[in-house]
Formats: sequence, C-alpha cells, structure tokens
Amino acid sequence: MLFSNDPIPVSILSGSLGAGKTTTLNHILNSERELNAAVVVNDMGEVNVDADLVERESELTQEDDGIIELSNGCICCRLRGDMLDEVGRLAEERDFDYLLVESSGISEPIPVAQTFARGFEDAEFDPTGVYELDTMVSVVDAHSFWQGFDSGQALTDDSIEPQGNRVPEEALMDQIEFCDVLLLNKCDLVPEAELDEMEAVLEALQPRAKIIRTEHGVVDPTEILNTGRFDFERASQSAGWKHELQGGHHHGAAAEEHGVTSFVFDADRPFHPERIAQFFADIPDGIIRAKGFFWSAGREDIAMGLDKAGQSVRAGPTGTWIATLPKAEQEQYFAARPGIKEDWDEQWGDRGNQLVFIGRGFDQESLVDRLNDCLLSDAEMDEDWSEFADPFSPDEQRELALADD
Ligand SMILES: Nc1nc2c(ncn2[C@@H]2O[C@H](COP(=O)(O)OP(=O)(O)OP(=O)(O)O)[C@@H](O)[C@H]2O)c(=O)[nH]1
Repeated sequence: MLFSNDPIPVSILSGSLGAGKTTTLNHILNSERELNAAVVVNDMGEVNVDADLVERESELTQEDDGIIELSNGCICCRLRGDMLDEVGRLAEERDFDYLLVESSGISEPIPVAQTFARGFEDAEFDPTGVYELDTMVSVVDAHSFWQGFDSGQALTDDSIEPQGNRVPEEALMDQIEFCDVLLLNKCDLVPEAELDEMEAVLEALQPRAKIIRTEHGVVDPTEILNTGRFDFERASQSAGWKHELQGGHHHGAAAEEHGVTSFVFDADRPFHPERIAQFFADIPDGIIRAKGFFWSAGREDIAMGLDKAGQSVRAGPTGTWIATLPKAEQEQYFAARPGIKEDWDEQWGDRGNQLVFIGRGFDQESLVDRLNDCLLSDAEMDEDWSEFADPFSPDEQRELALADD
C-alpha cells in the first residue's frame, strides 16, 4: 500500500500492432491479484478493442474506472493532453497503487514518457510528484521481427493511420531504442537459433535494456512493476547508435557469433551531395540502423542528418554547426565541452561526417570504400560547390526514394 503522498508508479507498455501488449498486460493483472492497478489503454481505432479485452480477461471494469480508454488518436501526439487530464482525474480519487499504460502500436515512446516524467504544457494536470515513471517496457514480436524492418509492409493496412509521414518501422525502432525492459514475445513461434540472432541484433540496437524472451506475455511481474529502472537522461542516451558515437563500441560474443557488427564512419571532408544521396538510397539490406550527421558540400550553413530504420531512410537538414554560431555562443559551447576543440579545423570548424551503421552480415570494408568515394576528391575540393546538383530537401529530413532492386 502506498502512503497518500507517495507518487504513484507508472509502467508503460509500447510495441507494434499485435506484438502482445494486451496479452502481457492481462498476464500481469491476473498474476498480481493483490495489485490495485488502474489501466490506460490507447487504441487507434474508434472502438477500443484492447480495453474490452483487458476488461474481459481481468477483473477490472470500465464502469468502476479501473480502465481508461483513449481511442481514435494516439497518446504520443493528439491525445497527450487528454491522457494527462484523465490520469489527473484518477489521481484525485486515488484508490489505486499502480498505473499501467498500454500505448497504441504506432506510439512513440519518448513523448509518452515525457508526458509522465515532465508534464505537458497543454494539460491542466501536472503529473510531477503525483506520478513517477517506473519502467518503460517494449514488446517486440519475434515472429514478425525481420518483416518489421521491411519496406512499409504495415502501411498497406488500412487500419493504420501513419503519424505525419512516419512509418511503423520508425516507431518500432524508437520502441527498441527507448526502453528499460524489452520483451521478445511470441518466442513459441520462432526456432531457438533465430531467437539468438534477434537477441544479438537487439543488443546492438539497445545495449542498456534488459531483454527477456516471452511466450504469450508470460513474464515475472517484478520485471515490469516497481523496478525503478527508468531514468529520463539515461533512457535518452541508451540507443546503440548514440553509444557508438560516443566511442562505446563493445559487442559481446553473441553479436560476434551472429555476424552483428557496427562501426562509425568519421571524416572531416564534405560529401558530394548527389553521390551521398545515391549511397543513402542504396544502403545494403544487412544494415538495419544508420544514424548520424554529415556535411554536404554547398550546405556549409547547416548540419545534415541521416536516419535509417529498416527500409526507411530519411536525410536532410537537421541542425547547426557550432562554427556558424556567434562567437560568444561558441565560447560557451567550448567551455561546456572541453574536448571539442581537438577536432576543430582552422577553416571549417566542426563541419564533418559522423555516421553510425549497425547491422549483420554486411561487408564493412566495401561500405567504407563506397563512403570514401562519396567524399569530394582533391580536384572537387577546389571547384565551386554551389554548382553541385543537390537532391536533398532544403528545409527538413525527408524520406529518400529507394533505389530499385
Ligand atoms: N503464438 C503466440 N501468440 C501470441 C503471443 N502473444 C500474443 N499472441 C496473440 O497475438 C495476438 C495479438 O496479441 P495482443 O496482446 O492483442 O497484441 P497487442 O500488442 O495488444 O495488439 P494491438 O493492441 O492490436 O496493437 C492475439 O491473438 C494473441 O493471442 C505469443 O507469445 N505467441
């Protein structure tokens, strides 16, 4: 039992459509009979099927406010304020000790976590001190794991309304990269050897999370409730690619055995815009994740970003080079990050390329050769860069057209 001033712990379940979130939630509710939980279920459709399933298979009912349904929208965007107002109302009554949230299959976990950890400007209710985010759980479907990274397969499904121009594989990547506990569910449908391989990939994409294999969502509730694992700063740094950029390369025996590798391409000369765009549109299938920033010749004023999740590849303007900031701001930046000046170029400052690639069974050497060929040659370094054809969008990261196989 909580004391009335203790914050109420919250566990959030994310995961793609049909991965097993509802099944897991029901398992938890049924095996923790003593747990006095309230549940928020977010469904994209008009009828909240998941809420009905939770109600039918557990002892909670919607009438006595055990379950809040948020339908026809997503709690990571349109329904963020609604969710807070609802859980604020719940907190006033305060006859429960734990809050469980099941997000919709395409929810991005970061904004949902932010809503609980830091509140949301458009909502009246401020959750800080009332709720405390305890564990972010992502449920990954082992049975459709590889297809999950295939070209927009789920986009053809009419029941899904993509968020903006985001695609489900990007949501899947977010869910893998931002969580404390990762349930690899539906393990009954996949041979052991293949599960080992998936786990090696998952570890490379997300080195911090605890990975647990499950069948029909059967997991020890202590892995999900009151774990105290969530920490916003740590979670936002936990993606494998960030780790890699910070020089934290260490893959275990499992990765090695399954040919899972990663590397950072680092160069301080600009890319030819047309050649690098072509390269991005034709990255080998083995690369599951690529991320980072780059310098496209002719765009000296802006840092370009690359974001590849499965078959989806986005590239375009993303940020600012420190070299383009006013002197006073630059000094502040240098003061805060003493190491940065080591890579500072007299003429070009911090402009350069840092791209992380994570995948399995790809030929790193040939990839690096291809990337080197995309850099400007010595002769091109002396040309007028503004004359180069530039296929990138002028103002945002956009999906690149995929090269025909
Ligand atoms: N074989 C097998 N089936 C499973 C497993 N877990 C869940 N299922 C089935 O998969 C289907 C989807 O499970 P749900 O728990 O509804 O998945 P969900 O993630 O809540 O789905 P959405 O809310 O639609 O995104 C159901 O028919 C489950 O019975 C599992 O481990 N193995």
